Amino acid sequence: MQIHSAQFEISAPDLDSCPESDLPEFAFIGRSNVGKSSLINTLTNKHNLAMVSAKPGKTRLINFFRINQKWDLVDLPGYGYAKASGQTRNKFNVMVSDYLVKRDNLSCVFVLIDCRHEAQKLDLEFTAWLIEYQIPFVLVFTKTDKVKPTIVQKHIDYFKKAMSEFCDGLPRIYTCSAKTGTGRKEILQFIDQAVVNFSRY
Ligand SMILES: Nc1nc2c(ncn2[C@@H]2O[C@H](COP(=O)(O)OP(=O)(O)OP(=O)(O)O)[C@@H](O)[C@H]2O)c(=O)[nH]1
Ligand SMILES: [Mg+2]
Repeated sequence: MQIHSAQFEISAPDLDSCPESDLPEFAFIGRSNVGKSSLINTLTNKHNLAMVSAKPGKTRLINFFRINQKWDLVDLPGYGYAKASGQTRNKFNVMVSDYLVKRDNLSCVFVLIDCRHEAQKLDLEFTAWLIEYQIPFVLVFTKTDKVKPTIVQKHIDYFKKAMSEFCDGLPRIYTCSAKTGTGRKEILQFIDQAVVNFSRY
């Protein structure tokens, strides 16, 4: 799929402030610093579209980006940001879970996982929560440029094994690197198909 246009639309502090829309939406979630904003920039080929930072906790709001005038990418704050106070963390959790559970035009959630680590409890718990709420999602293992392919595969296998204990069947799995562009084509292909399916209903 070609990206003809990608524009920042709006930042929302909660679900009620999200723009009304019946276009399909694709939201990016995962631990702080996993590379959500970077992946949005890679997919759109616009390197300053979403704000990226080496310090975790950069994205604080629900950020909407309109793509090709036809669908939206949504950049969410990360979970598991250790430095956030309990109150701030709770506010984020409510904001994000409200959005994920109640947003009618949410087509699919991309759950980003850092490929350098073995399956982590927080990521597994989050996927279990998505399954419980029947929210469609795929997994994306990020930062593949940082480790050898055999390590990436080992960590994907661990994650799949851990998920199979609470999940029948497994989600689609992608790998990506915002540095080399690996995975961009495959993820855009998936979105393209999801946009077609979305408009059929
Ligand atoms: N080498 C490498 N670095 C990456 C990749 N993706 C992201 N980074 C770096 O990781 C850091 C965090 O990236 P962000 O895209 O801001 O991460 P985020 O998940 O949006 O973080 P929060 O908004 O804080 O939750 C930045 O320093 C990026 O340059 C990747 O694929 N490869
Ligand atoms: Mg971010």
